[in-house]
Amino acid sequence: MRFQIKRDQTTDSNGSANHSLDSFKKKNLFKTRIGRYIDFPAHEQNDDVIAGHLSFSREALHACPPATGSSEKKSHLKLPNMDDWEEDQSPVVSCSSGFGGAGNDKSNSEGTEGSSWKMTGDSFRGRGGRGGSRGGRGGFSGFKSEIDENGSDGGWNGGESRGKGRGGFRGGFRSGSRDENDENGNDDGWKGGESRGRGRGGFGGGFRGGFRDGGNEDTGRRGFGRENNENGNDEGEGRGRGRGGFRGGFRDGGGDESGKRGFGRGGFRGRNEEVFSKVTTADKLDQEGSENAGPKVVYVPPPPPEEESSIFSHYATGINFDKYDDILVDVSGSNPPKAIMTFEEAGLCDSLSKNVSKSGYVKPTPVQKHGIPIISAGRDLMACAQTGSGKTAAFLLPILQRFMTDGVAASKFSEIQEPEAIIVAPTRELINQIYLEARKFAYGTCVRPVVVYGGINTGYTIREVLKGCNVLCATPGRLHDLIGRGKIGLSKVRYLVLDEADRMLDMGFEPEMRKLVASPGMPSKEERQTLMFSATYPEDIQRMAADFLKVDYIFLAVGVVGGACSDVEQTIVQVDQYSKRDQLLELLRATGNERTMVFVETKRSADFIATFLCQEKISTTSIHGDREQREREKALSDFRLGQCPVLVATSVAARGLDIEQVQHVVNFDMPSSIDEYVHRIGRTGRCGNTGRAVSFFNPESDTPLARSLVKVLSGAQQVVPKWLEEVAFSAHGTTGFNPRGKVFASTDSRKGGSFKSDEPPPSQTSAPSAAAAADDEEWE
Ligand SMILES: Nc1ncnc2c1ncn2[C@@H]1O[C@H](COP(=O)(O)OP(=O)(O)OP(=O)(O)O)[C@@H](O)[C@H]1O
Repeated sequence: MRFQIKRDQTTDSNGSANHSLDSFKKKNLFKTRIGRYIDFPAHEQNDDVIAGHLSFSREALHACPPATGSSEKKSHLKLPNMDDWEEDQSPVVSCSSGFGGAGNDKSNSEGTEGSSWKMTGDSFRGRGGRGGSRGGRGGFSGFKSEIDENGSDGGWNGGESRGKGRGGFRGGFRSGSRDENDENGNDDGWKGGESRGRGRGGFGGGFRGGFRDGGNEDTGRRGFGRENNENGNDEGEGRGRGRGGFRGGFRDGGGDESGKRGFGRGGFRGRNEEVFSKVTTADKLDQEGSENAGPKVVYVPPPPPEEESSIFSHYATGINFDKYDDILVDVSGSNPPKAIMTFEEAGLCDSLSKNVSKSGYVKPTPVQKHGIPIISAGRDLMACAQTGSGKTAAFLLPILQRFMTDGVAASKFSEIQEPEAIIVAPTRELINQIYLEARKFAYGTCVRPVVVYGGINTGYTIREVLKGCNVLCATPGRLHDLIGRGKIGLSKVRYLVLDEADRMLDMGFEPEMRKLVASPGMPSKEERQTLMFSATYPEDIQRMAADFLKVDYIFLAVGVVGGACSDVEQTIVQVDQYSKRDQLLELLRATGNERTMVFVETKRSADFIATFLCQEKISTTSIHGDREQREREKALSDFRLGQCPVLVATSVAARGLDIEQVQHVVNFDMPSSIDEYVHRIGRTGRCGNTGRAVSFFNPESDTPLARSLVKVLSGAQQVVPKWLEEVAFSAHGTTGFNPRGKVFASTDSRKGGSFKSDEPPPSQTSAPSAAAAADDEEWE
């Protein structure tokens, strides 16, 4: 089965989705990698949305290799109303709309009957070139595929093109792959080719890549390895000569049962997406950091708001805000400073006080009451407080106050910036949110916060940093990149903040955090203040966190560490895998226009569910790691503004995001860890407001979570269904339950921890973890 794209028509006259076979050819229909057709409602018909739903980039939408038969066979997800349709066997796919440029395609596209796809569009216009695109020669070359459906020895030999000229996508694409071991054991694939291009502006150079898929359906073993890359991106000024371009390689044949895989950026990912690779640190840096790591990232985010009303816009605290005062607080560590009861006691300067009240803050939350004086006293802090209870202000306000008291260098241009505070968080959207909070509280002061994260244009990012930077909000990959480029110096760092600290110190990010504190110039832990915040803290992570903190750090726990927010009404529904979609539909129909986040475990599921809901006329958008940053931000903004009241998300949106009026969270798939569950449902019921969370529990796959779930439910005074107790009870001793498994403490781990979670250790939850790993590359 080949991947096929049909998009030679725009919307039909009434603009509505029409599922009849007759209209088939008149519609924008897209065949997914699992071989089903998806159509999109009129309002969804644009490249960004469609590409996002289909799990690959806009570029990939137009330049996508064939789908493998294997993934088609594996799929159990079926799109609605599609089964009646004939599979379209038409071999040639055309794209009459091209891809933005005005040049002529003079490439030597070739189509082989029965097995090829070709693009007859105009040339690909690169962005950033001076004077725009001028009909360059070359354009996007076609492909010739020799793959056949029986998986016999073949290959995919791309056409070759060379181009000269200005702007546009020059050079060519010649590609092929080698699939060493397909489902049938045949050897076929597509092999890398080469391209050459020259030109100024735009995307100069070409792509040289190879794809190697040696996966094995049964074991799920595979891997992607970046083979190489060469210079060629003219990032930054949007002008330059590209030679060579991108040379990458995909290797899907990792043969590592433990799930270790690498991932090369761009292109087609191969099959078995659910058990997709975990990104290595080096790969992540390559992806995020290197200018040479693939097609240039041109996205520049919209500027942050300038009007006061937007900067300080906020939502009201809820009816349960005052109940925060009843939550038990545990402060441990020597000589903890006394808590404050009001913001006045925080001793904030005029500007900060004004900004606090313009933000609608009347009285501090418990984590602020305790956290602010601890930080102001110069102590290191590990703080744990429930989701949505104001942890961000708890660290921002005392840091900014210290800067106002002691003075910081006013922002001025310099080729190297030396921030006094560095805040790191695991996702791009979260770090951006923290930056906006910092900017809000620093409003009218000389303190300049800056944000840096992956997925946006590096040249733009660097220019923003060089204008001046006192507080640097960063995701780890981009932070290391800027340090490596010599744009960020660490010697003046006084504060290092890890938000979502348990996530920043778990396997995925720990090496990056260790590298950061060991970076040249970074003050030792004795010389800086290190602050950690989260709603969850597994005890092993707490112990490791101590490496980053002074010996006498203070541990602050508001409520039960790892406990769910009690303002969220939690319902667990027993389901089987195949009834989930109907149940979701029923639920969303009942909730009307309530803003709802639907969490799924894989990016592919996110695409499917979002598409499914769109087809059911529920205005839905999605966010996950395969969407381009521009698309991710657009999705979030559409959701925030209520234009799309339903957001389907992977774990990328589970932590930290503070979105007004999210009344409802649905766990369409249960997460693989209880901490993840706590963060997900914490997207609702924030700041004293109430919310609801409905979770679909499939005993076949979710049993390992049952005991922890029971504990979290009862800890938050929720009804525990009888059947769940039974599942949890029977899980004991039968599913490899291990009482010495992963632990979370109700208190400071230095006291030895006081209650243990019954969540099995990671090795025993390997099945769901594999799926979770599929989304790992979307962190940062
Ligand atoms: N003292 C306060 N008074 C009123 N609103 C507040 C106060 N403190 C924080 N808020 C608001 O509460 C909301 C949640 O705060 P924040 O995002 O800092 O929570 P959090 O504890 O970091 O949550 P998460 O664990 O999900 O990251 C934000 O909209 C914030 O502006």
